[in-house]
Amino acid sequence: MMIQDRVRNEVNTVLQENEQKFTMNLLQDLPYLERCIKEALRLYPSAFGISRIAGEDVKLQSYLVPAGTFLHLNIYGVHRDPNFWSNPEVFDPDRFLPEKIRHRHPYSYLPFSAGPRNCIGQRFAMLEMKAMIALLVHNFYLEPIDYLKNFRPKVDLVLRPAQPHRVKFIPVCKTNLSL
Ligand code: HEM
Repeated sequence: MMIQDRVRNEVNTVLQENEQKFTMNLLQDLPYLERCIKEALRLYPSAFGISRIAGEDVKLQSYLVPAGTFLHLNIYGVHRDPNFWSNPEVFDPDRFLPEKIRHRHPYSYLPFSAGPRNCIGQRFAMLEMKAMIALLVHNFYLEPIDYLKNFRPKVDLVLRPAQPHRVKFIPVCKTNLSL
């Protein structure tokens, strides 16, 4: 089954079982959609890099990073590093199955950064993305107009498409089977 159909099935099942309405709890419980969003944030992390200044001397393997050094952390690069991700260019939501993430390096996936200054909005952001995508996928079939092979990311304050990336929204015809 196509990834999009699987998301739609998951969303439709939850809606059917809950009088066609989402609540915060129900949105939190959409595991396949969640894996898709996580995989999208792996390949296209909006915060593609972060910066720090070393507060003290740090030894990194054979390197000494002196206090005061500006450090730019390439999150985009880490998310596509074949040392951490097999076939890194392939979109595979099942990389985020619990049994797959168990043995992963804790800092190999950093869409919301890590440590004491990580994103305080990450749970809210996940909820917002789920709320929007769940209802879009419930009501529309999404078809590409522009294809991913031609997609070029642009480095701005956040990662953006260099050109508009167009998608066709085809309304889902809903037949009311109880009629
Ligand atoms: C997909 C959406 C989002 C992504 C990818 C994202 C990513 C990040 C990242 C990577 C950082 C760390 C920056 C750094 O270490 O230099 C950060 C920090 C932060 N984010 Fe988000 N964020 C998102 C949504 C949100 C939302 C919705 C809010 C607020 C409701 C938010 C509030 C913050 C705040 C306040 C910080 C600074 C935390 C600190 O410095 O202690 N973010 N975010």
